Amino acid sequence: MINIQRLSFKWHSQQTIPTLTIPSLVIEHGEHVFLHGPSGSGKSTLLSLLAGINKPNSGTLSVLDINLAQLSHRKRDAFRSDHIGYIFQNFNLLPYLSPLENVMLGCQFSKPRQQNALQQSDTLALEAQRLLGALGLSSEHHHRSVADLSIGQQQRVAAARAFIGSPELIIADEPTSALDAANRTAFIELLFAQANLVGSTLVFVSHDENLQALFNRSISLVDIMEQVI
Ligand SMILES: Nc1ncnc2c1ncn2[C@@H]1O[C@H](COP(=O)(O)OP(=O)(O)OP(=O)(O)O)[C@@H](O)[C@H]1O
Repeated sequence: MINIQRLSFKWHSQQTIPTLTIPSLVIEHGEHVFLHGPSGSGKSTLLSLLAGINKPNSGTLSVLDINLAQLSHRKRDAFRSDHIGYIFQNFNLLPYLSPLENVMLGCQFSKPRQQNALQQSDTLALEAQRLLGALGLSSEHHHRSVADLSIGQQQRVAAARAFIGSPELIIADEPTSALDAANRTAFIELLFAQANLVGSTLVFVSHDENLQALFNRSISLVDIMEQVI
């Protein structure tokens, strides 16, 4: 699913030490990976490369056998829309849209994801409703303003938006940091159930090492990085 070889990334060309230097990292289809590391170690930077938002300066970074390092900006955007669901730390929901409309946005720019969604339900709205229900947001909240939802409820909307149209890779950047321990575990179990239903690979970043026992693989960013002196 993900294959990184000899990757190096700098935010600025003047940087002497790259932010990321990863000799090798392979993640298989369907794995649930817990990615951890100290603040500032580069976790969000790595996610931005996996999602094709940024591009490595050297090395290869393949997702689904496509080397994102060789694609143009526009092709990386299209690749992300078709194959990747991203749950942001602050959720990035559009406050003037309802939860249902926010979820449908997840497949608005991707024909393949719309087609996948329409294989599950008769319309995109019904599929958005189904996912919100599966992720624990009851129907009385589906048409309210997103701004009136609790953090935990917004998180469920963000997750449903990532899952609509069954993307092969789900990336989650600290999506549980605002929740208490019991709600964190319950939410992660819902994520796993949804990912398993369609065989999505899950890469989940968190500071909270108590969560790592829930995952089938744990990766320490510090351990996989090459030390550059
Ligand atoms: N947009 C950016 N422009 C320039 N430098 C950046 C940018 N984003 C991150 N960095 C730098 O890259 C390094 C890694 O940051 P990153 O946010 O990836 O770490 P992190 O492990 O996700 O941290 P945290 O756990 O605190 O979120 C930091 O030194 C940071 O200052």
